[in-house]
Amino acid sequence: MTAFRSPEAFAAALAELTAPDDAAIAAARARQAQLTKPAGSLGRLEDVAVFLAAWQQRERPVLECARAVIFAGNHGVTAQGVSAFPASVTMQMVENFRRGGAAINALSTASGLELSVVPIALDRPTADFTQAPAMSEDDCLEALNLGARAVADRPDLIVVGEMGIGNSTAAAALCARSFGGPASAWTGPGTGLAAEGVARKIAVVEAAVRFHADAPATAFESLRRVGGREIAAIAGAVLHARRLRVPVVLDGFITGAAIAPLFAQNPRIVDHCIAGHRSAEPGHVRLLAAYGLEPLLTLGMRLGEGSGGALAVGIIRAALAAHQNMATFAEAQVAGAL
Ligand SMILES: O=C(O)c1ccc[n+]([C@@H]2O[C@H](COP(=O)([O-])O)[C@@H](O)[C@H]2O)c1
Ligand SMILES: Cc1cc2nc[nH]c2cc1C
Repeated sequence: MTAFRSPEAFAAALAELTAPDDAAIAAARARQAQLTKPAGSLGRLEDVAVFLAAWQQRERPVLECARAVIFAGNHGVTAQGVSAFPASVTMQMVENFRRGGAAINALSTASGLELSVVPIALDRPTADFTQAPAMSEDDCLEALNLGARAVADRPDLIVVGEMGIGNSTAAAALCARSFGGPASAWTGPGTGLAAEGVARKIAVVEAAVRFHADAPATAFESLRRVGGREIAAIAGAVLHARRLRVPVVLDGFITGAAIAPLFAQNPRIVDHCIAGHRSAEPGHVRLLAAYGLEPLLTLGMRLGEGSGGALAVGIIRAALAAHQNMATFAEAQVAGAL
C-alpha cells in the first residue's frame, strides 16, 4: 500500500480533505436531545459522541477496534546537546514497548487499545537539520507511507504517539517554521533540560529556521527538512486517517507539531482530530490555541509515547457509553423540559 507516491501526491491529498457526515451529526445530536438529561448537561461528552458520529458516519459510533500506534525515530540534531537523555534511549524504549514495560503498555491496556510499535530506520538517524535537510525526499515519503499503513485497515479510532530522543527540538522547529514567532516561544525542556540547556536548544532551533528559510514553504518540505521519520509518519497517519474518515486522538507537543506544516497549508486538517491532553511542554498551549483545539485532559504529563492520548480514550469510551446506553425521555417515561 502506497498512499503517497510523491510530494505532489501528498500535497494533493492535503488539498482534498474529506468532510464530516452531516446526516450522522444531525442523527447523533437528535439522539443526545432525547436522552434523559437536561440539554447540554454532559458537556464535552456530548460533543465527543457527536464528533465520533460525524467521522464514523453513524448515529451510534463504536470503539471495537481502537489502536495506539507509536512511531520511533532517531535524530542527528542530538549531536548539538539538545536532550537530557542519550539518543540510545530511543532504541532501548522500543525494546521496552515490545516487552510491555513502558507507561503506554499499561495505559493502552487500561483504555482497551491495541498497541502497535513502528520503529523507523533507527540505525539511520536523520541528518543534523542545522546543517542539512533532515531527510531525503525518498526517506520522507517512506515515513509518510509507514504512517498511512498504520491506519489502512480503518480502525474505529487511532491514537498517535512517538518516541525519539531529540524530537522536541524538531517539533519546535516545525512550529516556528509553520507559525512564525520566536524560537523561544516553541522551545522547552523536553525530557528535562535545565535552563542552560533550553537556551542552547533555542539557539539550535533558531539556526535550523535560518538554515532552511529559503526552502519552499510546503508541508512536505518542512517535514523533510526540520522534522524526523516518526514525525513524518504521524503526519502521514493523520492525513490518511482523514481520507478513510478515521478519527484521530493526538497526544502531546510532538504529535501536535507533526501536523503544524499541514495546518499551515490546510487548517481543516485538525477537524478529525481530538487533542487528548495538554502537555506540560510550554509550546503545547500555544500550539493547541493556534489549532483551536481544547484538550480533553490536563494532567501535567509530558511523556509522549501516546500516553496522554491513550488516557483520553477512557473519556471517549465513557462519552460513547452514555450516548449508546442512556434511556430516552420516552423510554424512561421522564418528563421533558417545560
Ligand atoms: O508529548 C510531549 O509533550 C513530550 C514532551 C517532552 C518530551 N516528550 C518525549 O521525550 C522525547 C523528546 O524529548 P527531548 O528532550 O529528547 O527532545 C520524545 O521521546 C518524546 O516522546 C514528549
Ligand atoms: C525514559 C524515556 C521514556 C520516554 N518515552 C517517550 N519519551 C521518552 C524519553 C525517555 C528518556
